[in-house]
Amino acid sequence: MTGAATAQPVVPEPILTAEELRLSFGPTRALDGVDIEIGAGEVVALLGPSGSGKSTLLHCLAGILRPDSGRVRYRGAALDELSEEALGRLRRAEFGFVFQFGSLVPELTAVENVALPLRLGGARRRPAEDQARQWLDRLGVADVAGKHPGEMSGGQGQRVAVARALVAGPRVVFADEPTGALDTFNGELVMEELMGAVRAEGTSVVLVTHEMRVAAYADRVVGLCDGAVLAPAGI
Ligand SMILES: Nc1ncnc2c1ncn2[C@@H]1O[C@H](COP(=O)(O)OP(=O)(O)OP(=O)(O)O)[C@@H](O)[C@H]1O
Repeated sequence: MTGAATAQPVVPEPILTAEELRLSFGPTRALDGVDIEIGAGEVVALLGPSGSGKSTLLHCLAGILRPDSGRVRYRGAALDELSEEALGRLRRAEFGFVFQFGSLVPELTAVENVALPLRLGGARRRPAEDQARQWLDRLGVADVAGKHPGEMSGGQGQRVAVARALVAGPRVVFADEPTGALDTFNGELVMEELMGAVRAEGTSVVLVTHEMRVAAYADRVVGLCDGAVLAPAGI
């Protein structure tokens, strides 16, 4: 024992790691040997031009796409060793998703949409909807609880989608161009609400964007080009 103070680790413990990911669609090499680590509670932006492989990488990290080679590990478990059923369970219980166009179910009201992940996890309707209302309130869209997606603005719909992504307490949120369909004002509102909620919950985020001002919300920006990670820019 030296009694010396131990330095705090700068990089949070990884929750999600990918090694040497490769994936082609026919002749198109979408991922060309990607290594990446996402820390627990860390917000990482994948930034790059159209076609650079951002969405493909997000889908591989979330276990939606299987890479041709390489491996994704979530809390140490290799996703390629899980059955489709186990992977589906993991996605429902541990991951949340926000996509560019909200992907809310048009036939359901906002509160029913937000309650859906809890209902799929086996929760009863009343407590699930009570919890959903709390999240709608937190995201500043309690007033649209009884409305269907077609009756909401784009910004309201995205905030409902953020509430749905967070309601079941995921450890990782995957957000693919979450503000891509919004104007600057509404885009910033959605990002502020998303970041406020994930910071409070200690949730990790993988955020796909091609906009610098959206990437600026992240703790770390990973640049992608032609399916490969760019070396970090110097100071
Ligand atoms: N399902 C698919 N079938 C065929 N090619 C695909 C498919 N998905 C992606 N690609 C191709 O793989 C490459 C990477 O696509 P990806 O969508 O990951 O890029 P991206 O950086 O997310 O682009 P964008 O910002 O336009 O969404 C592109 O050349 C794209 O055309």
